[in-house]
Amino acid sequence: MACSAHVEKGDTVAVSAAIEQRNPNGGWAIGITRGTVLQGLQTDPYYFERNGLYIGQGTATMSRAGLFRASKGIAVDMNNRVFRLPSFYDVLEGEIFLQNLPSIVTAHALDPQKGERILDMCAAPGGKTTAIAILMKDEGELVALDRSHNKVQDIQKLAAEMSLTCITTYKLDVLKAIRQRNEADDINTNQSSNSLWFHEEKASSSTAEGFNLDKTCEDNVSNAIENGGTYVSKADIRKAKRRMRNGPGRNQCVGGRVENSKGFYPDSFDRVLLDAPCSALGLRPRLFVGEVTIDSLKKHATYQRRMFDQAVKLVRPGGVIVYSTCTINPGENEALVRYALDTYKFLSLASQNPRIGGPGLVGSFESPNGRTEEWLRPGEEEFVQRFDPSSSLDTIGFFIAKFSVGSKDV
Ligand SMILES: C[S@@+](CC[C@H](N)C(=O)[O-])C[C@H]1O[C@@H](n2cnc3c(N)ncnc32)[C@H](O)[C@@H]1O
Repeated sequence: MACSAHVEKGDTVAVSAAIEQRNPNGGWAIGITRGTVLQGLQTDPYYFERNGLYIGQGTATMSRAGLFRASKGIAVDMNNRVFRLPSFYDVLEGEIFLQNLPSIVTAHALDPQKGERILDMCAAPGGKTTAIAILMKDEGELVALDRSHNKVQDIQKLAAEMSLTCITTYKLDVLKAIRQRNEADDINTNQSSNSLWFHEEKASSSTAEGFNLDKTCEDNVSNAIENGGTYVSKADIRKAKRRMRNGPGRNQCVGGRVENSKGFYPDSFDRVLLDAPCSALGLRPRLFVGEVTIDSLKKHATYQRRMFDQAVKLVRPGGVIVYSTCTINPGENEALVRYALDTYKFLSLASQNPRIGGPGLVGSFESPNGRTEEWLRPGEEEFVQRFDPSSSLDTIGFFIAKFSVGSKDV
């Protein structure tokens, strides 16, 4: 962020977006300093592109000094925008949530169905979680995880704002997401998927204060089954438990309490979304960019593979995994798909609907240290969606792959 000297509250100011651009040494730099967009020389091929960074005029609502002191707030009330997009700030709160096109495509590619049990492994702030919940018609269970306590609260707030009740949030490091079955569990679960669910919930709500809702609910359900074998769906049980925990009409999210989870049993989700933390090289505009090195990119790729391994364990045979990133780095995208298909023979690429992005990259890449990174093989590229930020679609850079899960006995 930068601001010209002597700007005072009430001044009319010109606003420009700072976008990474090439510096004279051929590297990339943030093209703004002290309120001035760096235009460079007119002979520079990027000169006119930089002209377009002006986004409009507004009235400063704070002085320059105040602007750099404030940790949040509105600095400029825009009154003359180059882009005539209406502001959605505070408009129809809970009804509209703006998202990037590829994020919405990701939720659709997962193809969530009513009544299913779905896992969103890296869910905060909850953009895709809420899109998935809406596609499920808020029926079923959507487990949303993040390792950050505060970020889990962000998911809760968003879900509450949108009155979505099928979302259950937990703080969990997904690298530790597999819950080991112990003997007591085996006696109780009786191989039924309903029972399976009870025991995970029991684990995750063990921090809840007050009465033992798990016991009460479990009793109710087993009574219902014993007394005439009435079928009680998993969704009904979950709703009942949530109601007991929070009182009628209150979403778990409203209370803002973040529960830890002890993890989940293998094969216990119908669908899993892994919207992985990544190098975010597709994000534009990007004001502050940390250092990106070959090493840091490799670290992302390794981390993503470890997370993907967990996703494979948690999804049931016959289920679906969707993997997505907001980076254009093939090492985190096509190379992960190669790893997945080569490591888990029971996975296959599935077609996605809608299909808006372009094909993936086929081939391989030889790094300077002689290591070969394998990407897609011919025929696989049309199954994935690669969003190129420089294409006419004008989206952020993004990647989506969808896997069908076959029998794990193979
Ligand atoms: C790309 S963001 C997710 C965006 C989110 N899916 C959405 O659409 O709003 C990645 C998230 O992964 C979380 N994360 C990173 N490592 C994690 C881990 N080991 N376990 C759980 N969450 C993790 C980060 O805190 C971050 O919120």
